[in-house]
Amino acid sequence: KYPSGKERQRASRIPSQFSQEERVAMKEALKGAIQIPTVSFGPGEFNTTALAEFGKYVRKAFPAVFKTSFIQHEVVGEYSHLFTIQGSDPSLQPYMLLAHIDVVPASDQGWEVPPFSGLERDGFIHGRGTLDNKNSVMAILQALELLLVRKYIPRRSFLIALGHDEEVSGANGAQKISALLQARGTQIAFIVDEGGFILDNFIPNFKKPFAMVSVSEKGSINLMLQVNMTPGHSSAPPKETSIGILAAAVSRLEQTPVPNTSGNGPLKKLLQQLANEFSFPTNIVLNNLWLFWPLVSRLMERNYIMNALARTTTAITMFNAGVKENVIPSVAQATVNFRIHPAQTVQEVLELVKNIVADDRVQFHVLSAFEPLPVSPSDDQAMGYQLLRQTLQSVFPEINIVAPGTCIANTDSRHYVNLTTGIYRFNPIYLQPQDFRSIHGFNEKISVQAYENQVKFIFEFIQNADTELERASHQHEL
Ligand SMILES: CC/C=C\C/C=C\C/C=C\C/C=C\C/C=C\C/C=C\CCC(=O)O
Ligand SMILES: N[C@@H](Cc1ccccc1)C(=O)O
Ligand SMILES: [Zn+2]
Ligand SMILES: [Zn+2]
Repeated sequence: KYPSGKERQRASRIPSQFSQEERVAMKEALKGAIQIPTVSFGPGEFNTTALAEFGKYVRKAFPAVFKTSFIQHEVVGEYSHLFTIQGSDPSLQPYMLLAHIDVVPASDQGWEVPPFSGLERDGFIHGRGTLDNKNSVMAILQALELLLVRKYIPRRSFLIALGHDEEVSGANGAQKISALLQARGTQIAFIVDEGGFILDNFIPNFKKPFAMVSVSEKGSINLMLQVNMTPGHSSAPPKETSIGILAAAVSRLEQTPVPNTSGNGPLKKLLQQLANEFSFPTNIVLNNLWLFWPLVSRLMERNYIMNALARTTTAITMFNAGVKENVIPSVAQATVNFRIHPAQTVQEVLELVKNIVADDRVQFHVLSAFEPLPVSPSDDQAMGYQLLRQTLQSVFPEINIVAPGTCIANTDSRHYVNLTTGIYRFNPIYLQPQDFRSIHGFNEKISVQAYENQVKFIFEFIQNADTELERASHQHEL
């Protein structure tokens, strides 16, 4: 008898077991990637030598990916990479995996090991990009390479898009790839990008790690504040100077946070989902947020990460004024970066900010802005979300909470909103608060085990995406 879809699938399933040589090769490949300093310094300022070298490096590290006939490789915007893996069943809508090649700068100062050394120490690979985001770049290609070596033929087509300028907005990488795909009329079932983790020890009194799949992402405003006054001799200063006025304005902004809007965002849902995991009395409190929300949100604000999830944040990031010790400067400028909570809009935040500053002498210039990203579905029918859940179950059986959340930073995925309604930001990596601080900070590192698990996760994920039909029809039978 001809095997049913399910039996056929089981027979062709490739176990995610890697040989000793493969395991060594995969960690060495990551180390080599870390050693290439693909730094984005500022808008339009990249280490192009390193980016070019990185392109050569992946060709060497993943030969099967580059020579397989059903994989098309394209370089976009000079240094970004788009792979199209043609599945055997063209009736299935493709999905897309994202990661970025570039990293933020790092100097040796403050690091235990040089940030571009890729040194392995005590079971950890150290360096800039080990969590953000060369781990994902390499793990995606590595998982695909290992599947190809095992003669795996995907059924569902998928794309891999690796941007080279995510850290400076993605205008040359992700944005161009997205434009290319839109011009081709490509429809994407869902996208998986960075921006969520298995969170471990982030919530006080909550020891159980849980997977936070970010279904939205905060918006952003870069606002330049400027004060112009008449310049003059410092020997006879006026009562107020451009610097003084501007300093007072940014100080008011810092002292007066934009109101907490978390009552209307995914955070409340997340806490409700976690409620029964807490012991008394927190469980009672979280099960009755209609009553306790004011208390809970006040408590959350004390923690700077929770605060970032709860509201639009205000960060003063640049302050420039003055040219000489004895000259009263005419111009003072400051830049403030707001990260907008999904329940607010750019316009609302700008109104609030003008009211907080409340000084007509301060001019506002919006340098750049975008709205918070739409919330992707996380219900039973949401294929991308359910595939992540399913894969988590098999690779991390100890994790029994998967919850939708918000990414407090921004990712390349926001350039693809026209291609799909399902954008999921999640990397299958345990993250503790100190690891979170290492992202863009000092001593970024990943354990060899965690990296292997990430490869394993993607290896399983690709196969799960191919058996999604069986899973879905099986569900309907129940
Ligand atoms: C009730 C909620 C409980 C806990 C949530 C706590 C903390 C969440 C913290 C961090 C996770 C959120 C977003 C990840 C942020 C940054 C890293 C990911 C992408 C960064 C993008 C980039 O800079 O390249
Ligand atoms: N991903 C980085 C850089 C970035 C900022 C703003 C928009 C796009 C990208 C961040 O969130 O800080
Ligand atoms: Zn990143
Ligand atoms: Zn980053």
